[in-house]
Amino acid sequence: MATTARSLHLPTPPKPSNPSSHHRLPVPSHFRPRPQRLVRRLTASSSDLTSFPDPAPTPNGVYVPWAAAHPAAAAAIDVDAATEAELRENGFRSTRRTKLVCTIGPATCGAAELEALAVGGMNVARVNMCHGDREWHRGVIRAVRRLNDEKGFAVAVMMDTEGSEIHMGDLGGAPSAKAEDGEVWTFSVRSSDTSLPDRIIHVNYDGFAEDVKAGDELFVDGGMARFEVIEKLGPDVKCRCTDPGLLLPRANLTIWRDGSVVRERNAMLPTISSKDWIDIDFGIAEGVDFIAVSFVKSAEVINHLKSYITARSRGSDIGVIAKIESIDALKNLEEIIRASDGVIVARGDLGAQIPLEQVPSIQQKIVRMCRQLNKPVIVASQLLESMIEYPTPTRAEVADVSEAVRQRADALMLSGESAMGRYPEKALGVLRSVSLRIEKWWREEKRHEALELQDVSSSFSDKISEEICNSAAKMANNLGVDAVFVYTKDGHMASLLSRCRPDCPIFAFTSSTSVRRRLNLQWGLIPFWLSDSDDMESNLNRTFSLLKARGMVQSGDLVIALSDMLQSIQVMNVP
Ligand SMILES: Nc1ncnc2c1ncn2[C@@H]1O[C@H](COP(=O)(O)OP(=O)(O)O)[C@@H](O)[C@H]1O
Ligand SMILES: C=C(OP(=O)(O)O)C(=O)O
Ligand SMILES: [K+]
Ligand SMILES: [Mg+2]
Repeated sequence: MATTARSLHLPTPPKPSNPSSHHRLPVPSHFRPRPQRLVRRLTASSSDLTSFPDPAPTPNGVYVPWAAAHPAAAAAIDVDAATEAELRENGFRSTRRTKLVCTIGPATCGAAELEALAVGGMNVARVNMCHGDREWHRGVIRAVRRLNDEKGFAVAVMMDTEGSEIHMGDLGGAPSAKAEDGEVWTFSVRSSDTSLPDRIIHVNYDGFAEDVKAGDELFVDGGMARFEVIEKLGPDVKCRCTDPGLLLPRANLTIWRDGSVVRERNAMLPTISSKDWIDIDFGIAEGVDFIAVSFVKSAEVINHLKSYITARSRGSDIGVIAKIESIDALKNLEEIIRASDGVIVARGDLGAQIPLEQVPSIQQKIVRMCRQLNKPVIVASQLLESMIEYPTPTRAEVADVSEAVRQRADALMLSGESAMGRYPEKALGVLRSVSLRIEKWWREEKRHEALELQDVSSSFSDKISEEICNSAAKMANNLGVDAVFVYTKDGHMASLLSRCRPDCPIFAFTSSTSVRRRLNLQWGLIPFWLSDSDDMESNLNRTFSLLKARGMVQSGDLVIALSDMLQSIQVMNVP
């Protein structure tokens, strides 16, 4: 999305950033090497844990991830290094429940910048196939994978398709172009040469010149700049600028006539273009965790893509996320959400198709419907738009982020703020601290929302899991337990628990690394990888020992434990 110039704000001079300072976790204030504790010898795999005391800070004061210091014990259980630091520092109650998605772009594609985002709490890295070439995307995806493997993170990767939207060309390489009031610009469907003369913009959609009429309005980026169509000359459409603004490369275009969007022909374009299919093949080959489909219009395309992935990816599971960003998607909202594995409220393009004042209520409706249907939901676009240029957010942006957290969306997303802004880490820091504060406020006020959860399961066995999760979440709140532990093969029971939005964090244990990464998108879940075992008793004993050894739980902590193998609920104190 384009960035607006802010005239009110006096920019604070940016502090010189010290790139080496944010690659390391700060040493928690209470961090002391603890005396070795005796761990009950419960199972063979936990028997050596007493020999793994907490690591001491190194002489230069940096925190060494536990897993790096103790590779042998780390082989039995694994949790994201950033979450582990948070748990050790603040305890269960104050872990962040709202997940954070960062769009990666030129400002954040380097290994050091990616690591700084992971340390700062990025749960999902998004690459937008509208921008950058395949080599660039491959480099980012592999860098995230390397970060996970080498530094103990579990950042999931989301690939976002370009979709068949109408957009401008890339301005012949210029970073932006300024359109002034009254200027005449030409929007042309002639095949673009790399360097176009001034005030000529290439349009990617061949039907464009046919579709527009003199008198139509042309919105760039949902109205960041506006033009009126004055004349058509074959492939060229002459337009006068009526609202000046900054044009960014590949900015989205919408045609308006008599107060509404002209979309009849655009609506005929396939949701997944041939370029998108090639990108999807690439995403499957690179093993991305999620594919987000732009400009979804119906459930059919989601179902089609899911069958395609199943046929192509041989077992590895990729979540299909529907982006709600058009009038057509709103018409078929429920069937789209039901078909998908998650949803993005893509307010950027949505706000270009419907009046802006309708976006907040639609956001709330989508967030609620996703919760009812047990699908993770991401609120996206312009959350901290001004931070593309400034190191602090506006009050209004903080209020917008707070509202999404208060609605209990699963995740918040940064776009330009992290892709090409000047302050990606600061923007992530704002999402993190606002989420924590609002979540705490919510719990203190004890505002257990009246939202009655409807039945979501189709089979009787699923129904049992659902009832168990609903009861466990209620018990967790009433008993004030420290955490719910859920042992889950496919993640389903963990997501049913997340749907209840309990007061305490949910520790989700799975032996699948891909399930673990996907659970990273869901509210309140702390996904752990735990080596496979079907025996609940041994799972519990192993987990307690391993987590105690890492200082993540303590004797006496009250825990509710669930398992999707046994469909059981147990309440217990950590021994
Ligand atoms: N891979 C990339 N390469 C270059 N620029 C990018 C990339 N990804 C994102 N950006 C920049 O960040 C901005 C915001 O990203 P995003 O919201 O994902 O895209 P868009 O603005 O096209 O909807 C883009 O307009 C673009 O300027
Ligand atoms: C998230 C969105 O999609 P994109 O950034 O790909 O346009 C949006 O339109 O809000
Ligand atoms: K996109
Ligand atoms: Mg969009």
